[in-house]
Amino acid sequence: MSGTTSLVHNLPASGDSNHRGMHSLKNTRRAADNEPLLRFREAKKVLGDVYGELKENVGELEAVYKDIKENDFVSAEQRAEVEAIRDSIKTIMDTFQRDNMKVVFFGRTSNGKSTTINAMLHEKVLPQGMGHTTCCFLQVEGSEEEVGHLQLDDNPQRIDMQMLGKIGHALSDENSDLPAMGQDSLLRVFHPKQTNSEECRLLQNDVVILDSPGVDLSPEFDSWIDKHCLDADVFVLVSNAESTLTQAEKNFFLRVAKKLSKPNVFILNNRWDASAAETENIEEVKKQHLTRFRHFLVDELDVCSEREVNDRIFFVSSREVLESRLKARGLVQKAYQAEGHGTRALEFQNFERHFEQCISRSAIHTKFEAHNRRAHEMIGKMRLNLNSVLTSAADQRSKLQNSLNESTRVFNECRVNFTQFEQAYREQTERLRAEVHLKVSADFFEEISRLDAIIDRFEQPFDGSNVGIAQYKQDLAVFVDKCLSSDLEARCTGGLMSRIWNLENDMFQYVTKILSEPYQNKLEEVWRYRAPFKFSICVDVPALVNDFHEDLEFRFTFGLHAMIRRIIAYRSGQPVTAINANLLTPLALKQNEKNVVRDADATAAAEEQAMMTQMVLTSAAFLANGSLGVLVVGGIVYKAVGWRVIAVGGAAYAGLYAWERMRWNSSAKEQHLKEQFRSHLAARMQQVSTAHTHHCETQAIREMDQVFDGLKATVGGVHREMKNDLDVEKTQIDAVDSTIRTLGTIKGKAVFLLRNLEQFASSYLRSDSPSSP
Ligand SMILES: Nc1nc2c(ncn2[C@@H]2O[C@H](COP(=O)(O)OP(=O)(O)OP(=O)(O)O)[C@@H](O)[C@H]2O)c(=O)[nH]1
Repeated sequence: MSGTTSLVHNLPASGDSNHRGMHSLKNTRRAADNEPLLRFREAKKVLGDVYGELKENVGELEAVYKDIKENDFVSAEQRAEVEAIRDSIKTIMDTFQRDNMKVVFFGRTSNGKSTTINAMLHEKVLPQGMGHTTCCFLQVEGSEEEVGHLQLDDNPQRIDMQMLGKIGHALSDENSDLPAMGQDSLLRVFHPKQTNSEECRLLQNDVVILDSPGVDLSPEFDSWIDKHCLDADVFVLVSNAESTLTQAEKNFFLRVAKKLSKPNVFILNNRWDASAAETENIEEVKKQHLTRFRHFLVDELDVCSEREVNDRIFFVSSREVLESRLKARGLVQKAYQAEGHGTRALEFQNFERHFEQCISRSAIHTKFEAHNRRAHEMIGKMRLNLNSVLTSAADQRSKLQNSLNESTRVFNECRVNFTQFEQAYREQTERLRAEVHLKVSADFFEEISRLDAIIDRFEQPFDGSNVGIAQYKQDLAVFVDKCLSSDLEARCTGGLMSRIWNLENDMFQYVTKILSEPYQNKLEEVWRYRAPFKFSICVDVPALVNDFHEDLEFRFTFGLHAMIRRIIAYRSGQPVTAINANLLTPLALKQNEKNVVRDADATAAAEEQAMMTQMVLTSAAFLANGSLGVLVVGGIVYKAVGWRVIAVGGAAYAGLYAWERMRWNSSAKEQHLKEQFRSHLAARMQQVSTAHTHHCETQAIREMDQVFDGLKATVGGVHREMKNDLDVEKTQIDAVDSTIRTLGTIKGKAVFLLRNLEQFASSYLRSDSPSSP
């Protein structure tokens, strides 16, 4: 016995994990098999741990469901079901703590019920004595505290243990002033468990003992049974061996048997010490009792079989056992013992052994079978719930994955398409550049050829003075510049605008196509407010004619000066009007001081002109001064062509001179000026035509680049958005994956719990489990 207490204490705390509980319980299994009461605690602990794990598991599931967004793949019903399971577990765990083994003692008054209980507790806990002593139901249960106390059933107020004699004792003089208690009322006696004392093991192992008033006193069995007996595991009928079963006692058990199916009933033939005085017929008396009790248990109550009944009827003397146990503890000096007390003591111990086996097995079955079944049901529900959520989560995941795949495909396609578009764009712009080059240069040269007509349109009175000519030239330059610029703008823009617009439109259409539906609007916004392209052309005629020097003096076409000018113009690639009138003085330097850049060119040009002039004049002087040479040349020519040809040539030369000189008036000067101006400008324009064309190409390319950059920026923004969307989708998939993993873990735990429940059932609930007799 001494090992029992230590084993009870060695049981793991109820908060330990189930596996540890199982493990440690395996260690105590052998001891527990011999200690039926310990087995109840062990079963309670194991099942309690399973419930604890189940509670944790359901809590985890609830937390997972809470983290999942509303209306996602967990329905409101599924959430509500998990909450309901959680509440059920809490309720069961609360009742679980109160689960115990309950034995109810019945019998006529003074048969020794209280004495038997005290004997089993090894202590005089309940009042006992001659006559009617127990006036209400007294329930003895273990208390963790060192000092015991009393409590009325419906009142949590603690009452001093000393009052037990007054409240529970029917004969007490002092309970007349206490609140009137009906016979079916309950007084709970919380007796210290005395965990260091092995005698108190009934209370230490959650056995609750209920003492009742004598059945002969009250006919209100139904209310007794309803109030106090429905959760009883074992009934002990304490009978008086000196008499036989009364009808009242029988009636009570018949009612119990009606209300509870197959109650466990023990019959104690108490006061068997009286048989010590009866030496004769004692065996017959015993036989008679046995026959009647057997008949009552097997036939009338039908609560046990013929085989079992021998372990249900005992002939004992509770008084002897109590007193011997009190003496053993040193609480009394002398114990009452009649002859044959040893046999009765053994019989009492035999009763206790069978009682303990019976109450433990019965309590485990009645209390824990239902809990086990309920846990099974709840795990089943939870698994169904979880499986359906897992299926929905898997569907959701596959939807998200498909969507991600599609989005990734669209994204990659968009990127590839845009790269291709960029290449195509580069090719197109090169083509456009060539087209612009062709068109603009053609237009420019055409415009040069139309310079005549433009200049002819300039109708301003011509003033032949120096100031008048300067003003005339300036106005003419401004006029021509205006006409040229607007003509060229109109020609170039008109010819290329539709081409550029079509190209831009194609670009827009293409990019619109490579973007998916929701992003197309963004492009629309960029495109909508785009102004149409227009070439901005500035010929800047005033600058081109800056070095224009009109030559309005009469100059014979075949005169030496004119010839030199033409030669210089030809040699230097300058318009003849850019050659200074005074060939030996580089005036251009002085006239154009503002324009520093042009000064450098002008200096070089003027110096070259001066050098060329010097060279030609030197040659002419050499010819003129060298009379010998002239004579030689004249002689050769005279010899070769004759004097008539020389005379005709001289006459023609003089005629031409006279004709030109006659036509030299103001109108001729204006025409001459315009012609010189045109010729100068045409030459200059040809020089700048490449720069001009290049400028227009740059404009067109810049326009295209602007459109392209706008599209690129928009598509870049769209790509960023798409990438963000992909990231969001990936995060969602990760979240669903994590939820699926967690749900999988919870499901695994649930399966593990089911296995524990099966193990529990096979260990404790099956008829062939070790505790079963
Ligand atoms: N000789 C003898 N006397 C006993 C035995 N058991 C109990 N008594 C005595 O019987 C008297 C009544 O015992 P209780 O234990 O109070 O009887 P009870 O059935 O509890 O009576 P109520 O409380 O009135 O219902 C006491 O004086 C006991 O000492 C026994 O086995 N032998």
